[in-house]
Amino acid sequence: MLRWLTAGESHGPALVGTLEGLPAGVEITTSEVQSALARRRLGYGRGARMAFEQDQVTILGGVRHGISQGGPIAIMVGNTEWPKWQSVMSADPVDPSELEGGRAAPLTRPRPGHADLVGMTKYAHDDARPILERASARETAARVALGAVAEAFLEQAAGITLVSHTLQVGPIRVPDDAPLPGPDAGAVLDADPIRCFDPATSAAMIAEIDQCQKDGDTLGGVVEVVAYGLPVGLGSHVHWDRRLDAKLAAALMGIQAIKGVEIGDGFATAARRGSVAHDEIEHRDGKVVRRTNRAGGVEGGMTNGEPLRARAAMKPISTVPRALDTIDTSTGEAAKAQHQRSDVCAVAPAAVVAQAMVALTLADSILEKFGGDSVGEVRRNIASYLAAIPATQR
Ligand SMILES: Cc1cc2nc3c(=O)[nH]c(=O)nc-3n(C[C@H](O)[C@H](O)[C@H](O)COP(=O)(O)O)c2cc1C
Ligand SMILES: C=C(O[C@@H]1CC(C(=O)O)=C[C@@H](OP(=O)(O)O)[C@H]1O)C(=O)O
Repeated sequence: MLRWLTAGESHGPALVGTLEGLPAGVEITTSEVQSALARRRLGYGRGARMAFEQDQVTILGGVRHGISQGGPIAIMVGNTEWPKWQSVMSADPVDPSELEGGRAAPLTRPRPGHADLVGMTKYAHDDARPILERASARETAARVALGAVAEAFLEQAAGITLVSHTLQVGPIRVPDDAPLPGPDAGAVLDADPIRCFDPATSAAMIAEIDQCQKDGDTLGGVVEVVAYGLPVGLGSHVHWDRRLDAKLAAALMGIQAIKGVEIGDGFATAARRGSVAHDEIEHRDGKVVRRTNRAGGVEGGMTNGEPLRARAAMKPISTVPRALDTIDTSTGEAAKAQHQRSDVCAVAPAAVVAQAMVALTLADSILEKFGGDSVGEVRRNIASYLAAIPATQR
C-alpha cells in the first residue's frame, strides 16, 4: 500500500510531501523532481507569481545516493517568496509592529468559488487568510514532487509511461478524431505553451486566453492523462472501493477546481447506443485486443490492457479580475471580492497535477496487486503473473 500526505501553505516557508510504502531501489534524483515541478509552472495564462517564484526541491528522507531506501520519502518544496511573507505567515507569534503594509489585515471579502467563506465559518476564523493559504493550488507542487517519484517507480518496475495533455480550454476543444499523444510524446507536450497535442487547436486556445485576459475574465477546461504499458487486471470488480476507476475519480476530483472526471469517453458514451459505445474484442497479430478504446482501458473497474485514459474538467479560475460580488463579513455589507493577482487559465498545469495523481494511484494499484519491498521483487512478481495468464493477453 502506498500512502501520501502533504503539508504547507501557499505563502509559507515550504510545502512538504511524504510518500510511505515505496519499495527500495527506485532511482530518483532531485533534478528529476525539479523537472516535474518545472513542467507544473508552465502553461500559457499563468499569473505573475509563476514568473518570479522558484520551487526549491530538497529530498529530506528516504533516498540515498539517488536510490529509494524503502522508508518514507519526504520532499520539501521551498517557496522562494517566503522572505516577503515571513511576518504575515510566521508560525510563531509576531510583534504587530513587524507587520508591514497592512498585509496581515484580515481578509473579510470572501471570493466566490473559493473555500474562503465556508472555511471561515467552519473553522471559526474572522479572516480568509488561514483558509485561502491551504486551499490554494500551490499545494499541488508537493503532489507533483511525489508524483515524480511514483512515475519513476512505475517506469522502472513495470515499464509504464504516462503523458498528460490539454483537451479543452473554455469552449475551444481538440477535435474528437485528433491523434492521442503516444508514450514518447512527453517532450512535444512540454514544448507546447498549453500542453495541447494538436497545434492548430493550441493556437486557438492561446488566442482565447489572450481575449479572456483582455476582458478581465478567467477560463477552465479539460485535461487528459494517458498511461501506457499497464498490465491486465489492476483494480477489481469485486467491491466498490477496489475499482480502479473509482480510485482514479477520487484522486482527480481531489485536485483544486476539478469538477468532473471521465474515464475514457465518459459522458459522451452516455449519449451513444450500446452497439457503438463498447469496445469489441478480437484477435489481432496473436494478441487479444479491443477494436476501439472508448472505455479508456478500464472494464469492470480493472485495467484491460488498452491505454488508460482519464479526464478531468476544471472550472474557470475563481479569482476573477473583474471582481465578483460578495459581502464584507466584518460589516455584512455588499462588496467586491478580494483580488490582487491570479492565473487567467491554469489548465496546462492542472494536466501535470492530474498526471501526478494518476501516477500515485497506479503505483498504489501495482503494489496492491503485486507487492514487493524492492523494485526487483515487484518486477519478479509482475513477471510471474504475466507468465501465468494467456500469452495473448500479456
Ligand atoms: C494548477 C492550479 C492553479 C490554480 N491557480 C489559481 C489562481 O491563480 N487563482 C485562483 O483563484 N484559483 C486558482 N486555482 C483554483 C483554485 O485553487 C480553486 O478554484 C479553489 O481551490 C476553489 O476550488 P474548489 O471549490 O474546487 O476547491 C488553481 C488550480 C490549479 C489546479
Ligand atoms: C503559487 C501557485 O499557484 C497559485 C494558486 C492560487 C490559488 O488560489 O489556487 C493562486 C495564485 O497564487 P497567488 O494568490 O499568491 O497569486 C497562484 O499563483 C503555484 O501553482 O505554485
